[in-house]
Amino acid sequence: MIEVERLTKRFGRKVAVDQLSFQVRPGIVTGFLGPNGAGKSTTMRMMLDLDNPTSGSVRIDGRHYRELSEPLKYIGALLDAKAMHGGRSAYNNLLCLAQSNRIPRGRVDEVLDMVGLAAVAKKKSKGFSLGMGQRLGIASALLGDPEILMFDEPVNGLDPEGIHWIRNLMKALASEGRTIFVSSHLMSEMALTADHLIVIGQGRLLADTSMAAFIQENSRSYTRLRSPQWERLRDVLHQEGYTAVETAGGVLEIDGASTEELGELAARHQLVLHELSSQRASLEEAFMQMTAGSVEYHAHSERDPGAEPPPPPGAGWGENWNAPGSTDGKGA
Ligand SMILES: Nc1ncnc2c1ncn2[C@@H]1O[C@H](COP(=O)(O)OP(=O)(O)OP(=O)(O)O)[C@@H](O)[C@H]1O
Repeated sequence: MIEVERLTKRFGRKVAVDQLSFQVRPGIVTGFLGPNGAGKSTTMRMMLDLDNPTSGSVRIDGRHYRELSEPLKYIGALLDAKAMHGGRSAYNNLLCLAQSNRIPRGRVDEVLDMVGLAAVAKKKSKGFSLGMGQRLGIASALLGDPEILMFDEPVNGLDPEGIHWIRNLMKALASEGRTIFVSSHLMSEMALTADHLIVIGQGRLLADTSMAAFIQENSRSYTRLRSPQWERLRDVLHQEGYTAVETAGGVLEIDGASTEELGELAARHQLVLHELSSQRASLEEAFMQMTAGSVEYHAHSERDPGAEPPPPPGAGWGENWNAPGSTDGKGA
């Protein structure tokens, strides 16, 4: 368990992390999300005692990092894959870490094998590709067989097989009861990996919730119906009290109704359906919606230099976008 309490970090006048409080629980993968510059790396660095907080605290299983006598046995981290000594071999990089934490030499071979670097163990790490460096960083995090693991952008530079491997590794480590805390900008990957999310923007906590609840609360979900008899279907829906939004190609969108009830309704009226599907926003869409007001760095299209600033959080679909019977026709 990691407990972050009112953690604050100022760099001069810049408040990078602002009164942040949350807990990272064991047995699940907790994703750490935020736009560029939100304060994720700074928070992770303070969790590992690599930066001093301006105020607030971080507890690792009830203790401050400095109180852990052999920290790698409690918490392993991949923060900066390039932090390894480039002139040393992968094996020697890990051996130095192992020796300073009284970890048996045999564990070095074990973790090199786990991350798939056994064949290049004796090669200098400065010749490693981005993906190999990332694997070496992961090996160093696993070295002490810790109960808590933190990964900052772990899939950076990994090929699809590597991404699949790290996803399964994190899930397997969580299922063993370990605490897994991971940041990533790759939303599709995060959606497949994390059970719980901590979302920050401009150093402040925006959400601390399950993946399912986050998507549900920050996006619109509706049922999509496509029918060659769509005009009749629309009238039937209206008669039965549903609000159907018409979109191109005879597609109807209905908020607040299940696929089961709409399918049965169509059957009762002997209407042909070519599509009956539940539409739910992706994590990426929900994330963009939630963080719209706290993105610091915006790209501006050259063709549209006077683009409107982003809407504040929650303003993207209008106030009542998720109210039952909404006639808002925008897709999620
Ligand atoms: N050593 C430093 N000195 C001054 N400002 C810093 C320093 N480190 C970070 N910052 C600032 O603090 C803010 C948070 O940075 P941080 O790297 O923690 O964000 P992040 O969420 O990890 O971003 P990214 O997703 O781009 O990696 C940024 O505005 C950054 O410029």
